[in-house]
Formats: sequence, structure tokens, C-alpha cells
Amino acid sequence: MTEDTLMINISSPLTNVHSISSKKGRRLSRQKWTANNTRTGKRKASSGVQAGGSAKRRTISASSRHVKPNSAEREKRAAAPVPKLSAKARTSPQVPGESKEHDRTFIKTSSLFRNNPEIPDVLSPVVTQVTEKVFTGNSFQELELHPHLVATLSKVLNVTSMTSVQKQTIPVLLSGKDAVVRSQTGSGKTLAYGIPLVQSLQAIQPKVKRSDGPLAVVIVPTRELAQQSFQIFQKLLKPFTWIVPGVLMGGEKRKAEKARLRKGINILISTPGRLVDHIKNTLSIAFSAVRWLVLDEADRTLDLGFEKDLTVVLNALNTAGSSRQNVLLSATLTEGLSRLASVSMTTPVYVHVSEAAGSSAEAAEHPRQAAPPAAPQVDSYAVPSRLQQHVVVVPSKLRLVCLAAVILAKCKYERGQKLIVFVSSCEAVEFLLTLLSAVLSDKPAGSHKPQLAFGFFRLHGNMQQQERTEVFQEFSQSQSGVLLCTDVAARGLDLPQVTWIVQYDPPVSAAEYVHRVGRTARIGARGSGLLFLTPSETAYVDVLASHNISLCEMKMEDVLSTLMQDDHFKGRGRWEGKKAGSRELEMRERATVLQTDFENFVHGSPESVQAAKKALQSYVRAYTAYPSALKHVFHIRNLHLGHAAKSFGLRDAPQGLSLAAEGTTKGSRKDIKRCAVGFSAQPARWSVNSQGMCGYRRVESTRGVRA
Ligand SMILES: Nc1ncnc2c1ncn2[C@@H]1O[C@H](COP(=O)(O)OP(=O)(O)OP(=O)(O)O)[C@@H](O)[C@H]1O
Repeated sequence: MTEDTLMINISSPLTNVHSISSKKGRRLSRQKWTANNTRTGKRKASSGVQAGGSAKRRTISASSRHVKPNSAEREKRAAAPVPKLSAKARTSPQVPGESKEHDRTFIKTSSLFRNNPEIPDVLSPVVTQVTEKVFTGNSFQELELHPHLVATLSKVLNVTSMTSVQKQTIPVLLSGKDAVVRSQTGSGKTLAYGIPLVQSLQAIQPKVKRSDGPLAVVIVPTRELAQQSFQIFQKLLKPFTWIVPGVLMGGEKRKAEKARLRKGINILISTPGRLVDHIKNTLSIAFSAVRWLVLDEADRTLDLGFEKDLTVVLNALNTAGSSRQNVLLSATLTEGLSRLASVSMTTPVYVHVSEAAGSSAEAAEHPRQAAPPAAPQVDSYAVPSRLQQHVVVVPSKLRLVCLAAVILAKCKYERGQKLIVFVSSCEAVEFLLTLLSAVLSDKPAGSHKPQLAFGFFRLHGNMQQQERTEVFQEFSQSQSGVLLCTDVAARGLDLPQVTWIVQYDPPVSAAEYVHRVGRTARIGARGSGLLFLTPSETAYVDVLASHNISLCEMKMEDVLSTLMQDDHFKGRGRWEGKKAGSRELEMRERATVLQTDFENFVHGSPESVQAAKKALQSYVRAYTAYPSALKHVFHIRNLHLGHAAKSFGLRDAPQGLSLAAEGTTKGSRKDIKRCAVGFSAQPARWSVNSQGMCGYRRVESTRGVRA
């Protein structure tokens, strides 16, 4: 046994893998790599707990990233008494059908709590958070809208008073002007453009006919947002049945879409790629009647590399020649968006709600015309005032158990909590879904069927469209549960009653942070966010602060303390009621038990090991692709591959980890566009140094990279 490893013997009934949802697709994907996977009857874990070992002290040194234990500390540890080990493992009650698995004894879990970098205190700079007032005291009746439209707003959409962005935007758009609209997430931007659009189309005489084709084109970055916007138009158009909305998006059958286009769609909602597809291949698409162009989440549409597609769309619209109103909206205006505004718009009105909120009432009444926003304002993002933002600093090795503890705390020990967990790749979403749902399930007494007290859902770009739609609807309607997803769910989605946003893998920019966290605390509701950072990534807090975003630190120990409520993860209970510090020691032991469960599960079958490796590979690949402006925070050389492997339930850093471009699947490319950068053109060779840290150098090989 190494200095770093000790064995404890934990016996608890272990369960078979189970499915967590009635959905066939999800069940199948889980069963794929879990069919042979049973958890061992004996769990042997190394807790790394020393009898006299108090919690590692935090230091305030922000520069101490990946600090190795100094020699004095190492000596102290070496000298510390090591708990006596049981020579023989206790066996757990045998579950029928698990006898073979029980032969797998003496599995070691190397210490979770040793050799971690020290956790610096997070000193979030003091910033003045930009806030916006969500509601105004003004009702829609004050506007000159069709009475049926006002009635629909209150009866069908259940809205009566205007939000700030609606109060400022609707009159501008009703007057026929172009607008660039920025207001915080969940503030009602969809209706801010939807209401004037419907008001203007219903007033056209003679009445609009299907055969007129598109009168309005609404472009959104994701399929789910396209569906969501389409549904809102369906509701708004209830009294105006002669106006037909329609949606076009990737993943749907082109032939069916062509048929609908032929029949006639008046309000066309589409993702950019699919619209370009139809512009190129569908004869019946004609833009001569278009009067409105709306780019919702316009900065994201550019981010995703759709700039080319947008150029095709704009050219097609411009060639058709009709004059039209242009509207760009986003909670995060960027330079790219302003550039686009100057390309496609004439003297737009800039509606910036946060500016107005902080300035005089008169300014609030009169949005600025034509002048683009001043530079500092562009970088200050407003976030909902009832959003509580937290950050937790967790060493790589402990990430997985901390995530599990957060999920248990919210979903098992509290009621009615709905979480969204953002991770960086499709592979990691799939892997975590299977792992967490298997390991965090309960097995009620007298039953061999594991049960989850809450549902897990997943959403990423590698899923079939039908399943994406089903999951989106299911999670929307669910009262509680956890949605594991990539950034496909970061923008625009209005999922009701989401209470927590967990950013397990940090986002690629402050703007993406704002959009992700904006899936909660919508339209004046409360909500919370938790950002996971490793000790080497704490400078990200300063990056966010430069955009006026302030986070409050949550201590890792507080997160892990949930495990004290869950006797599934009870070790031998050696620390119970003993001297001071015993609670922390027991908590560490429980964390180790949980990690051992994860590792046993992963190493229970070659398929699951493979899935873990694939997920780790995609994580590392995503890590290499943070933009250069964030390399001082997220640099691959700061990533400890062995520690990162632990957070995927792997006992060691895998050999031959391929980071080649060919390993990137179609879906993950879409979801983590950043990951494609640099691999195919200039492959790098990865290596792990004696401390297990990653490094890379450029190589000529086109076959990619190996650790
Ligand atoms: N005037 C209103 N009164 C009450 N609820 C409203 C009002 N306007 C919109 N809402 C509701 O607020 C929620 C958020 O609206 P919406 O999705 O349009 O926000 P958003 O500003 O576009 O957010 P994001 O920036 O995240 O896309 C929706 O559920 C919508 O029905």
C-alpha cells in the first residue's frame, strides 16, 4: 500500500444498474454500457483520513494554484498515525445473482483528500451589480393594440402588466423603427417583439393570406428555442387565425418542411442553418413579402459560426427587395452584434433596459436613437436581482462527489427543486447521466429494484430530434429533477420553476455565464446559481467581476456535508461521537465511500470504462479550447490528468488518451464548437509529467495526439 492509499472496509447492499425513466431511448443508452455492470458487494475505500488529520487549512494566497504539499506538511502526514486496517474484508449481505461480482475484493480508492492543490479563498472584487426593474405598473391596454390581442395576452398568456423591456420596445417597433434590444434574461423579450409583430400583421388590409408567404422571419440559434418561440406565436395568433406561423429547424424532415412552405407560412421561425438549406434548395421559399426580420439571441447566432449563414439569409432578403423592420435582441450585446447591426439596419433605436433603470425616468421613457452604447456598458451584464450567485472551489479529484452532494442536497433532501447542470460535452452528459442515476439511487428494503427519488434528464446536440423535444417537454412539466445538458440549453429556454443552475464545467465567456444562469430567476422569481471552479481556475471570478458579476463563495465542506445525512455512504462510522474534528473526518470518509461507489460502477464493465474515458477525453478537449483571453484561467498545463480522471470515476489517468479531431463526434462539435479549434489544423501531442500534469507540444502528425 502506498503512503497515499489506505483501505477501509465498508459493507452495504449494492445494487444493480437500473433505468430511471420510462423513455425508451434513454433507457437503452444507459443499458448499453451498464448491462454487465453490478456494484460489488464489498466496498473498500481509502479515505485518506488520518486520525489526527484536521482539515487542510485554506490559504489566502490567490497565486497558490496547484500548490504541492511542502516538505514539512509531507513529513507531518507521513508521521501521522494511520488507522488500523482490517486484514479481512467484511462481506455484505449477498444479493442474488451477484456472487461472481463479490469475488472482486480489495479495490483501492486512492485518497481523495491528499495531494490536492490548496484551495485559495475566493476574494470576489466588489462590483456594482447591474440590475433592471422587471415589471412596470403599465398595462398592455395603454398601448394601441387590437382588443383581441390584449384579451389573448391576459387570457391565454396570463400577462397583464408590461415588463420594462416591453414598455420600452413595443412602442418603438409599433412606430416602424429598427431596434437593438438588450435586457436581462427572463425579462420578456419574446413578447417585446412578438406583440408588435402580430399587431402589425393583423392590421394589414386586405387580410394576410397563406399564399403571401413569409411576412416575418424570426431566427433563433437552437431548435428548442425555435419550438418555444413558435408556440408563443401560436398563442398570440389565436384570434387571428388567417396568419399562419411555422417552424423550420435542423433534425426535422426537409420534405415535410418543403410541403409546409409550399402551403404558405406567414411567420417563419427558423434556425439559421436550416433556413439557408431551404433558401438553396426549396423553390417555393420567396421573401418578396417579408416586412420583419428578428434575430433573437443575435450574438449567439454569430458565436456559433452562423455568420456565413446569416449573410446568405440577409442577401436573400435584400435581393427580394422589400423594405423591412429589423430587430436584434439579446441579454448580452457584443461587438459582433453591433457589427451585424451596422450591416443590416438603418438608424436603429437602442433599447438598453439596465441603462434606463440606472438613469432618469425621462431617459427610461425615451430609448436612444442611432447612437450605439458606450463601450463600458457593453461589458456590464445585468442579471436578475433575485438571483443568488455562488461559486465553490473544488479540487479536480473531488468534483464528482461534490456534484453528487449538490444533487442529493437539492433533490433528495429538499422538495420541489429543479436543477440544470451544465457540462461541456455530449459525451460527459451521457456519462454523468448513467453514472449519477445508477449510484445515487436508493434501494428500498425488501426490493431489488433501485429507485431514484427524483428524475434525471439530458439534453445535448447528439440526441435525435424527437428525443430532444420529448425531454424538453418532460423537464418543462416536471416539478423536480436534474437536467444534465450542454450549452444547447443555455440560451433563451424558458423552463418553468428551475431553482438551481449548476455550472459544473465553467462557461467559455461571461456572456455564456449570464445566459446559463439566466435559466433561473426568470420574470422576477428567485433562483440560485453555483459555479464549480478548481483551485487553479479561481481567477475566473475576476473575469466575471470585470463584467460586474459578483459571486458569493460556498465552501466545499458545506457542500459535502450533505453526505452526513445519507447513511448509504456511511463508512465504518469510526469517527462518530469522537473528538473534535470527527465530523469532518467522517464526512471525508463518506465522500470516499461515494467515490468508491462511482469507481466500482465505472470499473464494473469494459463498456463503462470506455464511456468514462470518452467523457474524460471530451472534457480535456473542451479544456484546450477556451478562448485565448481565458487561457490564464483555463490552461491545459494546469490540468492534472490523474485527478481529472478521478472525477470521471476512473482509478488512474488512462493511457493513450486520444485528443484527435477524429474523436470529436458531430454533436459534440456543435455543442462545444470551441473544441474543434486547433485539432485538425495543428494537432498537439499530449504528455503527462511526473506530477501527472498535462502538457502539450505541437506535432506534425495528422493522426492526433496521445497521452
Ligand atoms: N408582461 C409579462 N408579465 C408576466 N410574465 C411575462 C410577461 N412577459 C413575459 N412573461 C413571461 O416571462 C418569461 C420569460 O420571457 P422570455 O422568455 O421572453 O424572456 P427573455 O427576456 O427572452 O429571456 P432570455 O434572455 O433568457 O431569452 C416567460 O415565461 C413569459 O411568458
